Formats: sequence, C-alpha cells, structure tokens
Amino acid sequence: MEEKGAEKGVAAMAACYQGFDPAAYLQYNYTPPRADFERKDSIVPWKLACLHRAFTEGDVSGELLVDIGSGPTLYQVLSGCEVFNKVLLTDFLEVNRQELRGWLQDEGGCSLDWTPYLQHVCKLEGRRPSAWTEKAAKLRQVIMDIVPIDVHCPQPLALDILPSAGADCLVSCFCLESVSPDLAAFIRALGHIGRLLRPGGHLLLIGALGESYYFGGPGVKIPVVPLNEAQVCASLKESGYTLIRLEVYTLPQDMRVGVDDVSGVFL
Ligand SMILES: C[S@@+](CC[C@H](N)C(=O)[O-])C[C@H]1O[C@@H](n2cnc3c(N)ncnc32)[C@H](O)[C@@H]1O
Ligand SMILES: O=[N+]([O-])c1ccc2c(c1)CN[C@@H](CO)C2
Repeated sequence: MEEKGAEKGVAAMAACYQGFDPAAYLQYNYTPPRADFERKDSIVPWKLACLHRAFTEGDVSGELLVDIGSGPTLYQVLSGCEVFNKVLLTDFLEVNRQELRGWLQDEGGCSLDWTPYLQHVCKLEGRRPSAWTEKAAKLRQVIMDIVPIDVHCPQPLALDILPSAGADCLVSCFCLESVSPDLAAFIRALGHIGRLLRPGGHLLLIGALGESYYFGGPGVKIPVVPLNEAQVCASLKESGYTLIRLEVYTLPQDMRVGVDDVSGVFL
C-alpha cells in the first residue's frame, strides 16, 4: 500500500491531465522548430535517429513492442514497427487514444500530418522517401490495439492484454517524469512498467532533463519531476535495469519556445 501522500500526489497529477489538449500538444512539440527535418540540431530528428539506431543496431528484437504513455504521437514506433510484428500503443487519456485511432483508421481524423516523419525514417532506413506509404501500411498492420494504462498502478495494464511472458521491448517517451508527482513516484512507476517486460527484454526510455513544467494545452500547466543524468541512471539501477547506453541532447536556445522549461533530452 502506498502511503496517503503518494496517493494524493498521483490523484493531483491525474487532475492536471484532464485539461490535456492533444492538438495543442502536437503543435507545441511536433512542428518546427522542434520538428524541423531540414535542421541537424532539431530535437525530433535527433530522437528519430536515436530510435532508429536503437532498433536496428542493438540486439533489440522479438514479437511484441509496447509503447508506454503514447500520447497523441506515433514517431516513437516508426522504427520499431519494422522490427516487431506486434505493437501495442497505450495512454491514460481517452482523448489521446482517440487521436491515435483517428490515424489508424486513416479517415483524416488526426491533428498532425505524420507524412514528413514517415518519410524521414524511410530515409534513415536507406529507403526512398516515397516508401512512406508502405511504412504507414506496415505500422497500421502491426498496431494490435490502443489501450488504457496507468503507470502508478503496480499492474499498469489490464491483466489479459500481455502474454504471460511479458513484452519483448518497451518504449516510453516523456511519460514517467511528466506524470509523477515526485522522484519517488517516478522510480516506483519505472518498477511498475518493468514488470510488463520479459526477463532480458529492453526498455528504450526518452525523457526530459531539467524540466519542472510543460503546457499540455493553452493554460494547462503540468508539473514535471526535474531530472538530471545522475538521477536517471540511479533510478534505472534502483528499479532493476542494466543501463546499456545513455545519450543526451542539449536544447539550443531557439528550441526553447515557451511551452516548457526543458533543458535537455535523454535516451
Ligand atoms: C508528455 S506526454 C508524452 C506523449 C508522447 N509519448 C511523446 O513522446 O510526446 C505524457 C503522456 O502521459 C500520459 N499520462 C498521464 N498520466 C499517466 C499515467 N498515470 N500513466 C500513464 N500515462 C499517463 C498523458 O496522457 C500523456 O499522453
Ligand atoms: O522537443 N521535443 O521533441 C519534445 C517533445 C515532447 C516533450 C518535450 C520536448 C518536453 N516536454 C515534454 C513533457 O514533459 C514533452
């Protein structure tokens, strides 16, 4: 049983997320300058390059990839969808699950055009950019479901969703530190998601460094656990992970656009 304070902190975070606005969030973080495919130092191309390397160079493989706290974004599985034949997307909010379903059903029901992302990852894979339609079809084919998740629950997913052995790989981007009231809750959540992973499975974790808040929509200010590299490493170790590689991106001044106070990104 968590002590009362922890439960109150978690409930307060859930209340903050009631105002989350997927379209605004995508606009803030997934359009230029943060997603500028012509700029070598833009954040999103850096993340896509790291994910491409992680999914193709490491010995990351298996059947099932689970994305923890997908939000309204798909970039985090554009490389993984070529390596795993089942991808499970998850989020705490129905508005985000709905946004992802909109893309999946390909009826124009989503707030961001993911084509430049698909084209960019095709380029990283040495394919011609026009292969983006094949990649989109592949992703729609491997996404098996879009389900609710709560990383503060010792059992974050409904019981019958994962095979008994667990997932072969987890990916989670800007979730745990953005949904936890404090560092202790962040570490507990790391442990909770670790139980979804089979022994020897991989966790690809992307997160914010030095961030204390971000806007999840107009006027929707959400508190974040400010992390430094040492805390990330110590938290992973404490929750039973073996760190294989840590990469850090430091935001250039013009990537600080007022939607948060993040200073760096780790993977
Ligand atoms: C900053 S967004 C990250 C979205 C996306 N992964 C990305 O890379 O941009 C944090 C996400 O965590 C979700 N979330 C909020 N509370 C959560 C919880 N208790 N468990 C899991 N996810 C939660 C939110 O709905 C939101 O989609
Ligand atoms: O630059 N980015 O690509 C990017 C994408 C998502 C997010 C950030 C930066 C920083 N804030 C987090 C929420 O804590 C969400």
